[in-house]
Amino acid sequence: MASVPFELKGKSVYVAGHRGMVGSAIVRRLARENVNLVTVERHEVDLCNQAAVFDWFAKMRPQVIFLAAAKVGGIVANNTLRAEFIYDNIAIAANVIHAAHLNRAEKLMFLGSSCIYPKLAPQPLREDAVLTGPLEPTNEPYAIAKIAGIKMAEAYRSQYGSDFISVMPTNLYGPGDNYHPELSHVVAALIRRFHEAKLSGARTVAVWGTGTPRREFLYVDDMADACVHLMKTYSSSELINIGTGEDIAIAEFARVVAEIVGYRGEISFDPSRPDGTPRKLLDIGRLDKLGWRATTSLKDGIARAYGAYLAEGQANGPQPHA
Ligand SMILES: NC(=O)C1=CN([C@@H]2O[C@H](COP(=O)(O)OP(=O)(O)OC[C@H]3O[C@@H](n4cnc5c(N)ncnc54)[C@H](OP(=O)(O)O)[C@@H]3O)[C@@H](O)[C@H]2O)C=CC1
Ligand SMILES: C[C@H]1O[C@H](OP(=O)(O)OP(=O)(O)OC[C@H]2O[C@@H](n3cnc4c(=O)[nH]c(N)nc43)[C@H](O)[C@@H]2O)[C@@H](O)[C@@H](O)C1=O
Repeated sequence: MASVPFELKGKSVYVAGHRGMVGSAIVRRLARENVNLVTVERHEVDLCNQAAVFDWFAKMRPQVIFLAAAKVGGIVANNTLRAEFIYDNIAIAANVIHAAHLNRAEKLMFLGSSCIYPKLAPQPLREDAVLTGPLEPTNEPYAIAKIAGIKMAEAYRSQYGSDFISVMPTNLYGPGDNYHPELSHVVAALIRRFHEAKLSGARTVAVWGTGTPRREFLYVDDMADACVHLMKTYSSSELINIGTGEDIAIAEFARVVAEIVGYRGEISFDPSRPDGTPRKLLDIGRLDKLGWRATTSLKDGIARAYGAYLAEGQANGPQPHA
């Protein structure tokens, strides 16, 4: 049954997706919590494979689960790999949530996304806006899979009393991001494009879309800190948004990235590329009341992300998520 505050210390804690950007940040953050960390590589347990997931859970019986594994990508990945985004994300959510139930896990956190809210929902996006209108078409399959995960967590809580919670992160960035030129999210894409333009001396860099959409960006180590905070303090069927409470137009954001990377050329816009949803700003009132706030400013976060991009060798080597 649900209990708050929830003790993490001494528990076996499974981070699903521990090699990903968010999962690896949660692992870094958990180093301060005295937990018995449990992870498994994807080549050993494919989370889309129900039998493999059920066998592994029966053997390991983790007490606490951060479900940060998913098929993830930016606007073009979501819009083109539509079948993979719906199939993988429904399968991962269904297999892990049900296995957690079968093995009587004490607590599970499901990571959704701000994409679950209707395209034209009032801003800032409140948690109760879910399922009140049509979704943004470019990421509808991903959003539907995430809504399925949310509804599973809710259903297991109401039928079995499982302490399963769902958090809705805004757009995230930081170390471990995917820098694929087509499939990544905007932060990683622009860090890479401006860096390459700086090196090649290119005079113009094209930013996708019109530059008018607005997005809210959260540094991934802040995200991991919020996840651990909520795991310890939150227990409810209600969703909870994780963001900064501030957004920025893509055109202005591009100028911030260019300045930090040191690119001095022109910035143009390519309206043949999709804009996606016009605005995504989360209402963080609930999170605020629970005593958590982001601490990394956008400029500091981008500077750290750029440092990580250089340190990870992303600027020279093969792309891990390509
Ligand atoms: N990035 C963002 O801006 C946002 C992310 N989120 C959510 O946060 C969570 C983490 O995202 P993020 O860290 O950015 O994504 P990443 O792509 O960086 O990481 C995803 C992780 O999931 C693992 N994974 C994917 N499919 C499988 C599978 N079939 N079996 C086993 N493992 C699998 C990957 O394993 P491997 O490394 O082996 O490939 C990887 O470790 C996701 O739920 C995502 O939806 C929500 C909002 C915004
Ligand atoms: C986190 C969230 O991320 C996805 O949604 P999104 O917010 O649209 O994410 P994005 O980062 O890809 O784009 C943000 C904005 O930025 C613009 N933009 C400019 N130039 C580039 C560019 O070069 N690459 C990308 N990707 N976008 C660019 C782009 O046109 C758009 O207006 C979901 O599919 C889903 O995955 C999800 O959960």
